Amino acid sequence: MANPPHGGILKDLVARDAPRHAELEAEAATLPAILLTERQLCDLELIMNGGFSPLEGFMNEKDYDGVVAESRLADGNLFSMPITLDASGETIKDLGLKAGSRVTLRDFRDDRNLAILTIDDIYRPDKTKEAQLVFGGDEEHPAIVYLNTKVQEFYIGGKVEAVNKLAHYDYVALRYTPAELRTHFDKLGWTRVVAFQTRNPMHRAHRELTVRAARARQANVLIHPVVGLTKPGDIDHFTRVRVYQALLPRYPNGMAVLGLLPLAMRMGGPREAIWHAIIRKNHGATHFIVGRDHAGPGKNSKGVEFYGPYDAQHAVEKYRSELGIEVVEFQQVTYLPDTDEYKPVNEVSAGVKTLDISGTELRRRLRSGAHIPEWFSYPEVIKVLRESNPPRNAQGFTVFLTGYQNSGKDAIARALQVTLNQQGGRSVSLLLGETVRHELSSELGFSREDRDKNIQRIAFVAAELTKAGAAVIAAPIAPYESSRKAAKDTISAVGTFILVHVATPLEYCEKTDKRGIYAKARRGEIKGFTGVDDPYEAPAKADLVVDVEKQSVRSIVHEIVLILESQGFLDRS
Ligand SMILES: Nc1ncnc2c1ncn2[C@@H]1O[C@H](COP(=O)(O)OS(=O)(=O)O)[C@@H](OP(=O)(O)O)[C@H]1O
Repeated sequence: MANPPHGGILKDLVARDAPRHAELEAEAATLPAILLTERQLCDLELIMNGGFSPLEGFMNEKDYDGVVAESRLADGNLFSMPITLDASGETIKDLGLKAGSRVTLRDFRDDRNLAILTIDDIYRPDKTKEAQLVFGGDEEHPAIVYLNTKVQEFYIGGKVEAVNKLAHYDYVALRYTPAELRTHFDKLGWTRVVAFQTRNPMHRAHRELTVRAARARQANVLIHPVVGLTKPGDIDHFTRVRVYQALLPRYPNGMAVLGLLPLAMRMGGPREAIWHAIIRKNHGATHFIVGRDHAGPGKNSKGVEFYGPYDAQHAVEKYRSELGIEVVEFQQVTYLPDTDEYKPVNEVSAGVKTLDISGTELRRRLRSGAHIPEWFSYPEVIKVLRESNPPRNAQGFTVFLTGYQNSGKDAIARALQVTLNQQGGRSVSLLLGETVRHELSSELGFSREDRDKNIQRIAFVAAELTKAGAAVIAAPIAPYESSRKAAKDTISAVGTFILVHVATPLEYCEKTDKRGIYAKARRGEIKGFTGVDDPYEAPAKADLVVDVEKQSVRSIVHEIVLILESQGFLDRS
């Protein structure tokens, strides 16, 4: 028998009775609807399938107040994280929502009706109090940033009746509801299960830690990674799940099971650890591993840790007797090269040499293609990570040239294209101002707004190509600093952005203009022409500044190539 759920009853809110389901489906179509955000969707999924038992909906004010103040629901049950449905005053007014009314909760991704919520109450939360008591109050904490920037001013409390399950298209077979996992454990004959929470790839240290925990408690292992929302900047769950799948055969046969948890983490350290333990209890686990800095967001911009390294362990310790799942506390596990073994740091004798590779160092080695030793991770795990993090010479980049019309940027762009084609190894895409205007922006003019839109489109296309590993050369005039900055942000999110200011003086551009465009602009036949009667803001900070009056196109291209080379983009594999 798996562990009893929190509060005694595993909630399962999906209407299985066919006539009742049909009724709810029909009613959902007639009610006002709230489109759920990504986080609300994750929360709803775990409310509906019992992962958040004893919750049966989003918290009303009484439950919320108790949870914020002392991690307790109104009925006295321990619950450490507020699970709330936020909405703006405008939405509430437009939809006519009030206590007693029913509202449909809809999936924004496919417009499917997921549940009907009967409103208990609509209340205005004290966000400062929530930030302070639940997350510790540091304004840089990601959950507090979310609370202050994304969460609307009202919370809607009430129970839900589930109409449809959320549709998933990835790793469907590995997504177990609490009931499914319990059945699975029963089938395997597992009675003692130690769950391991993670939002990171797993390496040898994690395998050692989980096996040690299983050995100590005579239990089996549930690898239970979060695939909902984790900390911004984390490795995407697609890669991580492939890593877990690669790692699984490294466990003794039959010892471990992999199940994915669609949780939206808050990175709430101590509060989150208690919540995680409750969720795992609901999934049938009897034991739960809480390690160093469990679910902590690391450090703030001043280098101060949001939580102490063992705060989460102390928090779960405090509720040990009523949690109903045994928390297995672990110190960091480290490698001892002299004996080729892993041990928790508190068991390592003084003077014994230890080795570790930090997450930052691992990312650096993945980026540069540097060696990652087998004591740290298994070759099959590293292979998965390398596939998702190709070395520089297989990554895409964008060279963005900006300057006056006829500044030479087009000639440089074309010559760079030819040079990169000669080098080979990637497809090269050329986005000349003229081509883009013709192919993507033919309806746009040259107002500031239209120019911004044009650059935004270039940035979108360049980012998509860069992400796919191409070399992109864009060469619009791009006269405004703000739109170049926006382009940089869009592209840098997925790859490298190199800004080249082609700073050929306007007089030279005009003097050498064989097409007579400047002359036309001077005569007033073209209005709002950059450099004539429209401004060009020189970039405050370019990676390279060049001038075709003083330099040949060939030497400029060589300078760009040297930048690319210095960053490893042109290395031969
Ligand atoms: N008012 C005005 N201002 C600037 N440029 C003008 C204008 N009207 C037309 N053109 C011709 O449009 C081409 C430049 O477009 P861009 O897309 O590079 O400009 S922007 O970045 O959106 O500001 C560029 O064309 P090519 O010289 O063929 O590249 C300009 O000659």
